[in-house]
Amino acid sequence: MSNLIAQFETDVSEIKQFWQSDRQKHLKRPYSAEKVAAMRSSVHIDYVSSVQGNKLWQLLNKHRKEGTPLLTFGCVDPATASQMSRAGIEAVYVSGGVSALQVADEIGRDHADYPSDTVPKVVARLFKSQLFHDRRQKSYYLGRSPAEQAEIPIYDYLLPMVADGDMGFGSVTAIMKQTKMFAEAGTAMVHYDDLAIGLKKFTEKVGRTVVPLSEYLRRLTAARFQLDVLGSEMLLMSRVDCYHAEFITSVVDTRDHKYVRGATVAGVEPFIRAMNRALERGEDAAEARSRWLQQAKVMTFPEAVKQVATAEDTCTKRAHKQL
Ligand SMILES: C[C@](O)(C(=O)O)[C@H](CC(=O)O)C(=O)O
Ligand SMILES: [Mg+2]
Repeated sequence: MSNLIAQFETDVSEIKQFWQSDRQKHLKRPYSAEKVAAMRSSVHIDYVSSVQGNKLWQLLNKHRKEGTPLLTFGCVDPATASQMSRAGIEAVYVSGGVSALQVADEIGRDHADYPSDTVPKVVARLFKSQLFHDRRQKSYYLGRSPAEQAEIPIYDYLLPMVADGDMGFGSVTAIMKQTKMFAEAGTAMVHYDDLAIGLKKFTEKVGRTVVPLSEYLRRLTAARFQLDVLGSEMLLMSRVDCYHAEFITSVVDTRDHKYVRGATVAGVEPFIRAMNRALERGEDAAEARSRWLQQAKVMTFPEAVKQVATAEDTCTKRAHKQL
């Protein structure tokens, strides 16, 4: 048996064992351990994101048991990160929105239009600074007398970082690359959302546009597959933005249908035409859109059926179901 096959078999059994662990066993993966093992590199690499991921996992579980939230805020610079440790904050959030405003080469609002390695690079820099403060604290402490040591407060400078992966900046391969960058950088958890690429808006803005569920699941699966290939225990958060979303790029996935609203007034002017006409006339877009929403009486398909179905229709439907 060649070395490659022996290594492949060891990897497969290690992956299967890992998938049985408490943290993993509830996850349903649409790929096999063999597929993952075949993609693993021949040298074993320990990613520090596993240490940080496990630390955050313990922390989140402690909060879950105690019924408390883990509160933090966005930070993109080393000085703030070290002060957060000293202030007793337990984790750091590395925001895409703040990275866009503070560290991207072309400064802008939260449109997720900066290069995909922007946030991973911020995390990598913060992690190096965390390590620096950690080493510095230790050497300072060890160089003091026992009496002095008793007076020195000890901080946890290695706070786990939760990073913003936005929508993954592309399709499957782009997400795999970004996930790898995050894992290498020392990220504890990354979140990917279901927003359409190029249509990210800052939360307060209208017009939030999401992708079909199947596309979102492909994003998450790509990220999970990469973590499995790397053997990294970085956490993956599904942060959906469908709450208050107004548009979806396609209704190809039937699982989305019950949430999709459409015009129910026959002959109403199509939305896009009404908006274009309003913009040509120089009208306020927000007003035009709410006027159209009122005229079109938008509702989901089940809501529309409920409005017109009689008791008899419902009985007939039930009777059909029973046949
Ligand atoms: C939290 C967030 O991911 C961020 O980048 O800070 C943003 C914030 C915002 O747009 O208000 C987001 O929610 O996408
Ligand atoms: Mg963001």
